[in-house]
Amino acid sequence: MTSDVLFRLAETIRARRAEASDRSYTRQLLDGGPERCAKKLGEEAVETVIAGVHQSDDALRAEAADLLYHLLVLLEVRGIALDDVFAVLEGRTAQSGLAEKASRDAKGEA
Ligand SMILES: N=c1c2ncn([C@@H]3O[C@H](COP(=O)(O)OP(=O)(O)OP(=O)(O)O)[C@@H](O)[C@H]3O)c2ncn1[C@@H]1O[C@H](COP(=O)(O)O)[C@@H](O)[C@H]1O
Repeated sequence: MTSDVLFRLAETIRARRAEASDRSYTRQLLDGGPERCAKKLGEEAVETVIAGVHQSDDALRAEAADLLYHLLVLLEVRGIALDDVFAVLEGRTAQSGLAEKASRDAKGEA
């Protein structure tokens, strides 16, 4: 169910490209380009961090949902398929988090 919801939401977000901007918040975000979408994602990330430390479980769930929505909007505006992100995650499952970190450090990645 979990990734199914994400894929359906990603499809809805893509379909909103054809929607009138006065009827769709998603379309308004997409019209703002990567900068606007990334700014909203950053705001939602901060709100999620605050909820994670200081707020209730329900608040954290709600902020996490906002964060996922805004991540999907940013991926859409950049033309990156959710499938490709899952493929990156899937590729990491063969190694431990520490091994994955070591390979990034060796490549000089963040
Ligand atoms: N899942 C979401 C979703 N999660 C969060 N949000 C919106 O993200 C915003 C969260 O940002 P804030 O808390 O800063 O709220 P805000 O002050 O209203 O936002 P801004 O005016 O600053 O942009 C809110 O406006 C939420 O309504 C979402 N908006 C839409 N969706 C999904 O996207 C679909 C398409 O939405 P529309 O494009 O509006 O039809 C909907 O059916 C939903 O399924």
